[in-house]
Amino acid sequence: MADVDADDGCSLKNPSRRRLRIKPQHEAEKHIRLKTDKAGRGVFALIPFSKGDFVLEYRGKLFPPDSPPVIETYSETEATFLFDFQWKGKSCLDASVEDQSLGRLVNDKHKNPNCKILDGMPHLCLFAIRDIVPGEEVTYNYGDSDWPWRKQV
Ligand SMILES: C[S@@+](CC[C@H](N)C(=O)[O-])C[C@H]1O[C@@H](n2cnc3c(N)ncnc32)[C@H](O)[C@@H]1O
Repeated sequence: MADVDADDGCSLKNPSRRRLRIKPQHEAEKHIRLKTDKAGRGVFALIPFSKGDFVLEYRGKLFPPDSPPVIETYSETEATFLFDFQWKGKSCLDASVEDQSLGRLVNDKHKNPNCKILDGMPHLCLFAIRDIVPGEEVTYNYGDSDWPWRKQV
């Protein structure tokens, strides 16, 4: 159940820190207006990782350059799981199927992510680019596209 503030959206819980809480209804209206989703699920470290460690594989169905996926057959949400990368030219990995793997659930962090995806082979693997402590969200930079959530203040 959502936590609803009775005031105008600002709650002063601690005199030294003012936390702005957006009312759930206002937040819903914002996502409707911007046609965006909340981050949804994410992946959080249970164990520490050191810089350079292998963290996860972004698993899915491989589409080599000569047989790319037909983008029109994907919903908008499914299409966000298509990952173009370099292997024998421009290949694509389709992770749109819910298969219980974690790599497909890692969220984008444009600035200061803690992982990087290395390509150049028919598998996409996330490696830590700095130390990661337990409880920290695992993230990588999705690339330079104009992702809608990056526009949000
Ligand atoms: C590959 S999925 C990542 C897993 C996704 N969070 C989920 O629950 O299925 C990509 C989608 O996650 C969401 N997402 C990823 N990074 C985000 C971020 N930094 N802020 C908000 N949404 C994000 C967007 O909806 C995006 O289309």
